[in-house]
Amino acid sequence: MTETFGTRLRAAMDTRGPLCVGIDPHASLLASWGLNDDVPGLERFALTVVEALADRVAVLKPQSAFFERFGSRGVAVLEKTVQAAREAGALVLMDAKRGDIGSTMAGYASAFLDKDSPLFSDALTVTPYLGFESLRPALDAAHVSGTGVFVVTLTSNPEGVEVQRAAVADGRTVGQAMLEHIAAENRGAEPLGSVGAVVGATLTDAGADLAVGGPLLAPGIGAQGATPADLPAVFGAALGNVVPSASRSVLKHGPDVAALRNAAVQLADDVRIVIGQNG
Ligand SMILES: O=C(O)c1cc(=O)[nH]c(=O)n1[C@@H]1O[C@H](COP(=O)(O)O)[C@@H](O)[C@H]1O
Repeated sequence: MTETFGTRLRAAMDTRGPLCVGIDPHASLLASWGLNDDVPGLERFALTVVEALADRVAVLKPQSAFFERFGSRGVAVLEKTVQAAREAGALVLMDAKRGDIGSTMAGYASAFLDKDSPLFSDALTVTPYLGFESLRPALDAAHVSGTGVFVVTLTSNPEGVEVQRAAVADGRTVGQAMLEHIAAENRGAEPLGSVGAVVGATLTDAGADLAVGGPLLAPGIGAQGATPADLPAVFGAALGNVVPSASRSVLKHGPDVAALRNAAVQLADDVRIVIGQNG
């Protein structure tokens, strides 16, 4: 039987520490690395991050937008990046934040979660705001291929509250309702479910029940102002399932491979200490 994403992620978190580093090739970062804002610059950037980090961090999260902006040649670099990162031992979380009506969602699911796709990744970020059930084709595809789905739930940006903290008919917040759907998907999965929630590390108080039985991706560390020390207050008893995520604050240390490694190792150590003290 195919090992589940949750099982693979739990093992990676336990052996490597639970850090995710985003591969976000912003034009400003390419410039600060001394690279041109073009396809060769993109490729050099992404493959350098893979070389530096794929054998030591649990998760690498390429941000699809920064590859798509170069068109088909950028997407070809994304394919190469995903494959190189997986071969080097990282779990790849494709950050494409897909969400559509079910029949189209099936297309996204086959693009990212079907073993035969050139963009096959270990997991995909999805948005549930066309209704949680619209995600069913992705949830089903993940189940078949042993991959994961991270449902964007309580985001790190301040504007997110407008939608995510609004109340549904029975008085729960939209975010809480999504978390309960996620928990239902993960019921009975050990040691960790394969359906994650994205919950920003920048929220001072999640204001919701985070016991979803799956991983909690926590972006917002570094450039958006959160630190590992903020995690216990946001995640409480769910801290052991948190995968903190940082992009710019690590990437700015490139292009030097050793400096990138040091930055990621330092952050992973800080996370491990906080989780060890509070987990
Ligand atoms: O799904 C995400 O990864 C995500 C969700 C969220 O709530 N906030 C958030 O910042 N992200 C992503 O996490 C990365 C944050 O990058 P830095 O702010 O540079 O660390 C970006 O790729 C965002 O798209």
